Amino acid sequence: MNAIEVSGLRKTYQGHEAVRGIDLTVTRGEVFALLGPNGAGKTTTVEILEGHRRRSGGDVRVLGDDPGTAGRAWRARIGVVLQDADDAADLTVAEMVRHVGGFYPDPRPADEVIELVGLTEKRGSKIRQLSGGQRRRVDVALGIIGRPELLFLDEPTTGFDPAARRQFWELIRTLAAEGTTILLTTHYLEEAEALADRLAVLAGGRIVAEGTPATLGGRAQSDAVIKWQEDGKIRTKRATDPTELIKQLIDEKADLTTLTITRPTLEDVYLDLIGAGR
Ligand SMILES: Nc1ncnc2c1ncn2[C@@H]1O[C@H](COP(=O)(O)OP(=O)(O)OP(=O)(O)O)[C@@H](O)[C@H]1O
Repeated sequence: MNAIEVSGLRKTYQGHEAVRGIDLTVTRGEVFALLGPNGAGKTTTVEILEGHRRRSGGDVRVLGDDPGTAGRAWRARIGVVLQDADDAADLTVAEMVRHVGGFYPDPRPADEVIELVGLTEKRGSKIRQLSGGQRRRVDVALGIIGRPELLFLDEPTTGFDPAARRQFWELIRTLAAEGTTILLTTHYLEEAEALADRLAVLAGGRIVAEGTPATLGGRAQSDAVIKWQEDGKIRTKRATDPTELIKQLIDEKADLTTLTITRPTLEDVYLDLIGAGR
């Protein structure tokens, strides 16, 4: 069974069509990233899948149920990290994590979750005294405490420093290895590339491309740029398959110590797809 099945999803806000007929399938165990510019409809889509927002049309199945009508037992099987979670509570990190764990039938131990999100040193601190990035880690802790089968992460690493982001990526890989299905939205292309098995780009309420990080938007077929040095000068050539050129360079005994072969980054492909390309 698929974790998420969406067909013809629509959402209209007071006459404004924010989501215009989305079809989407996320298989169990997959890490799926939803990309797109501000206002593309990502949060709207995710909130409908979480059962936090009503849809205007289309069919949605999440873990086999319709999130618009699913009950508490279904809710206990999903984990949610909202974009604008307000957890400026007067509780400490440990109190908050334990408190929320109490809502689930089989929560992870609070200390284990606090360790997983890297907040052990702050476990006794009041949440409202934490930095923005540390609060975001509390949000992630609350999203995973119930051992969700499916985890929704809406821009989870906004405000994280680079080390915290890498640590978060490791956590996502650990959860994925345990079999958790993950749907994440992000504006960080390198995050999508590092984590996602598949991704979709949303623009103006429609999916404009879908694929793996390596193949999205024809990325794998695009020309490679080959650079090397010859007589102290940098030479540049383009080729779909660089094999022949490299063979030739080896035959010519060219100096290949500075050789690089690059293809467009995911960000290049993404910017082209949303019409903001170079
Ligand atoms: N509660 C609301 N009422 C009216 N319009 C809304 C509401 N929520 C979102 N919208 C509109 O719907 C569109 C999609 O918004 P959404 O938040 O889903 O985009 P997003 O892709 O998540 O953007 P971001 O990257 O900025 O988070 C936007 O034009 C937004 O103004």
